[in-house]
Amino acid sequence: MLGGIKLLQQSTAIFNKVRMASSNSCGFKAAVLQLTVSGDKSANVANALKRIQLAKQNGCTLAILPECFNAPYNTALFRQYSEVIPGGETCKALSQAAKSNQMYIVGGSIPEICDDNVYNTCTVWDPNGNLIAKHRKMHLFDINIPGGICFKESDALSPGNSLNTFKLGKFKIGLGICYDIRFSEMAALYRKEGCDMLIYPSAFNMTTGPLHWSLLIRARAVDCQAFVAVASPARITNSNYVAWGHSMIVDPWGKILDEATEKDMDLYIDLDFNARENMRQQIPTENQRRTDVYDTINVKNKF
Ligand SMILES: NC(=O)CC(=O)C(=O)O
Repeated sequence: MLGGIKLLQQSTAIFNKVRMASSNSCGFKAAVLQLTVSGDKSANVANALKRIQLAKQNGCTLAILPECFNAPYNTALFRQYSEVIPGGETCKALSQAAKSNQMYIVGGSIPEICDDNVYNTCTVWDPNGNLIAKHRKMHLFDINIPGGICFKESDALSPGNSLNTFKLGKFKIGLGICYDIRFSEMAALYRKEGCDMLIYPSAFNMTTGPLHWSLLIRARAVDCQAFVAVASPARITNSNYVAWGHSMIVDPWGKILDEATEKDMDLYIDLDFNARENMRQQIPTENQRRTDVYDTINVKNKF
């Protein structure tokens, strides 16, 4: 279960295929899909498949879906919508989409059932349709802001206990889900593991989104000197949980490369990983930590 890294190996042969499809050997083109999510699971999945295909037509190698893209973000409904991984209908559809479009897919998250526990889980698929990574939300979203929002994921969900990465060609990508982004320690561990990019399928809300969303994304990008991509559902104002939207990709300098509005829409962004190398050389904080005075990061459960 803690073998995240081991799960994630993929062959050079696969990358060669993808690299040919990409216009840029120093990176790849990523799609961030800000999808409308309804109570109709099959319709949600069908919509995701359509948008993945569109991303492929727009030259993307990687498609990133939002948190809880196949079900309402609602603690009372997680169990009802949950399915097994990888045998459930959503996983089968994502695997098939990855294969038929020859793409990597970070499958947002879905409610997963395993041994009667329900998790908020992200799956990652390679262009052969193989499951190459799985991340269960580690930090459950339990907050209470009077006059704002009260949400308690732990009423319905169990937390994951491992950090998880995967490789897209030579690039290493670390996974988190939404509330996980608030924990800089987790991102620091991904940095220590050499991640070039962090991806967080997410669904912030109308209380925390305005002040915290872009601040946290940019902070994680700058302190990890890595790209950070965050995919949200589109905002539906009459829904039980109103998502903030504003999916975005930020570069290692903290620059927002592209940002969605609150509406249903997709972003297609060319990522040039030379930007990361340049920053790391010019501001070499990685080698400047005063580990003689402090050591803030130690992983307890090996990846
Ligand atoms: N929904 C989440 O997991 C997190 C969130 O909305 C927040 O941190 O704010």
